[in-house]
Order: sequence, then structure tokens, then C-alpha cells
Amino acid sequence: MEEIKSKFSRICVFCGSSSGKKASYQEAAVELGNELVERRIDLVYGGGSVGLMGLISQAVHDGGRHVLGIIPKSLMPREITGEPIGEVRAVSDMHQRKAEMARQADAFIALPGGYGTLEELLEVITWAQLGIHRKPVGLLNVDGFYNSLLSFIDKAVDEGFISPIARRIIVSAPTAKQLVRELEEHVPEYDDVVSKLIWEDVDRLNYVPESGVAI
Ligand SMILES: CC(C)=CCNc1ncnc2c1ncn2[C@@H]1O[C@H](COP(=O)(O)O)[C@@H](O)[C@H]1O
Repeated sequence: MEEIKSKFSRICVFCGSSSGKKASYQEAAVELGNELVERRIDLVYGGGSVGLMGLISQAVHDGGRHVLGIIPKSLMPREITGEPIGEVRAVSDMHQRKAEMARQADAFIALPGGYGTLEELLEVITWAQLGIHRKPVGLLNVDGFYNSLLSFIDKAVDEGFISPIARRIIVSAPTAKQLVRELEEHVPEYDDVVSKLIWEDVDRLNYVPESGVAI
């Protein structure tokens, strides 16, 4: 496989703990994993081997890149998350998991998923809107899975709840290759108020985990 060096060292991927009904969702998880390998990018994700989470982490691990799974202690039993892949870091709750995933990554990508995926995606978009981080956020819109979410967001722009600048936080593309390329080229924009905010005291992105368990 040809290796292309990326400006990202590690990308955080949010995705379903289920596999979804269409083969295209599962194929996209593997394709994204392979794309990270090709560009020599490591993976950070929610840990475990269930659903699309398992497919992408296995692909990245098989390709020889580092996989870091961040798992709250309550989800650690293997009957819940399956066999862990790569390095597993235990944290005490879901808030610390999200903070640690965000701290570790240079960019975020959401594959198809359910409530957990949406919640994680919307949080990193909100943090980008507030200038808490300046890391690009990508939506892998496999087979138009996210079309209705994007239409809803466009409606919120039309109705005056999301600014056009904040709308442009989300980079979306139908394939992994296109999405990673667009994230590499993305230049974040901030309005004047946000660029003056200082978030040094926000310890969520500076959170230090209780334990790092290498598996
Ligand atoms: C108790 C139970 C249903 C466990 C399923 N097993 C899980 N193992 C690990 N992370 C998970 C699990 N379920 C949800 N999540 C979290 O929520 C996200 C996916 O949720 P969802 O499937 O899109 O909504 C993941 O990124 C992960 O952070």
C-alpha cells in the first residue's frame, strides 16, 4: 500500500456501536481505517470491538498503525464492548472519555451511528464553534446517511440559529479518501467574539486519565 504523510498524527473517529443494516456502512468503516493507514495516521476511538467501532479499529490495527481506545470503567467488561483492540485507556465516566478523545486527536470524523455518535459529533462541533479547539470536524456521509442532519442544520442557519461561519465547521464528503483530503485542506474560521475567548481554564481538554492500560 502506498504511504502518504498527512498533517494529522491521530484522528478521533466517532461511529456506531452497531454495524448498521447496509454493507456500505461497514465497508466505509474499513475504507476509512485503510485511508488512515495509507496516510500514516493513528486512531483514537471509544474502545472495544462492537459494530463499526470494531471494524475501523481492526483495520487500523491490522495496517500497523497505533489504536488508542478510551473506555469508561463501567463499559470495560468484554461482554459489553467485545475484545479490546490496541491500547486501552480506562477513564471514570463518559465525560472524561469525550474530553480525553478530543485531547488526543488532531481532527474528528463521524461515520454513521446512533445517539452516541451524534452526541459526540455535536459536542466537538459546539466546542469548535466556541473556539475551545481548532481541530477540523468531518462527516463521512455514506450513502447520504447524514443528508437529513445536514438539511436540519441548514434550516437552523436559515432560521438564524447557526451562523454561516459555524455552518462551515462541518466538512462532509461521501468517501473516506475525499473526506480526509478535505479535512487536510480545511481552514477554520472564527467570528471576532469567539477569536477573543480564552479557554485556558477549561480543564476538559487538558484532562489527565487515571490509568493507561496497554493491552
Ligand atoms: C451498554 C451498551 C449498549 C454497550 C454497547 N457497547 C459500547 N461499547 C463502547 N462504546 C459504546 C457502546 N455503546 C455506545 N458507545 C459510545 O457511543 C458511541 C456509539 O454510540 P451509538 O452506537 O452511535 O449510539 C461510541 O463512539 C461510544 O463512545
